[in-house]
Amino acid sequence: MPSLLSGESNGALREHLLDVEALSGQEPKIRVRDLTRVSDDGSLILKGVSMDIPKGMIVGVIGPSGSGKSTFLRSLNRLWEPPATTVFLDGVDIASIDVIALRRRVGMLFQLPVLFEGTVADNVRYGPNLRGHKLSDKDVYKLLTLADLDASFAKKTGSELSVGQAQRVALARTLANDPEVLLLDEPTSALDPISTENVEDVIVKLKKQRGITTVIVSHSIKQIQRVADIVCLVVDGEIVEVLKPDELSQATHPMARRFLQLSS
Ligand SMILES: Nc1ncnc2c1ncn2[C@@H]1O[C@H](COP(=O)(O)OP(=O)(O)OP(=O)(O)O)[C@@H](O)[C@H]1O
Repeated sequence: MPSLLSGESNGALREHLLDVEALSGQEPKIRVRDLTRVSDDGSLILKGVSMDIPKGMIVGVIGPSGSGKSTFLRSLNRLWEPPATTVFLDGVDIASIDVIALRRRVGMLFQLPVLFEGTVADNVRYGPNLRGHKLSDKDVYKLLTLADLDASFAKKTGSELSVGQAQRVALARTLANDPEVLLLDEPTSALDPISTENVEDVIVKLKKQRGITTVIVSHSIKQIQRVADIVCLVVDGEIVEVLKPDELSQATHPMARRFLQLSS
């Protein structure tokens, strides 16, 4: 049976491996194999990362600054183009999937939401419009509700929103594409605690109600413990441990342990 984490460089960590089929009873939604990224100056940003992301689960990614978390995340929807045969969605090499279609299936949110001109409703309709599908007002309200915003937001413009509200509009806009996977790159780091809680609630609700597979990069260990089913610890371009959120104190990698101790 496949394990969540594999690769020669992680051989010593196999005792920590969780099992995808035991966790989800299914093949992984995303499979990453030996993913390496070399920067322009020749340094290694990702060092042969291998990871299985189980379907319908929330995978937290934490680790020191500059360890490669965002690069890993961006490789999953080709914002950074991974080499062929390193990232697979439902078993299909993402290099062979049309990039627009891929990003519809694998939606992404960033630290700071960027809304397009026009109203909130215009933003939510954006993706479907590109495909010639006009969302009804009711559809828009449903998506806003899913993102924990009420219908009164539909007519507002970006300048009338707080960052937290704008982030939830960005989420509704992403959800309008009916994604199978959500990639969240520090989605609440610019938000206050209440907005953060709202977004976390939505992330968990999306998993429960829609079975969306989610990968979330965060600097907050507490956040990862609140939302994630499994946690990847990234150190210096490698996934050095994969643990359950309540097992983080059992991390054995020295840098990972130090990071966790200093961060908690
Ligand atoms: N386009 C690029 N060209 C060159 N180096 C890059 C590029 N993107 C990222 N890097 C480098 O790769 C390393 C990993 O960056 P990345 O943003 O993936 O780390 P991170 O763990 O997400 O960091 P942080 O927590 O600070 O956001 C860093 O040393 C960064 O400077």
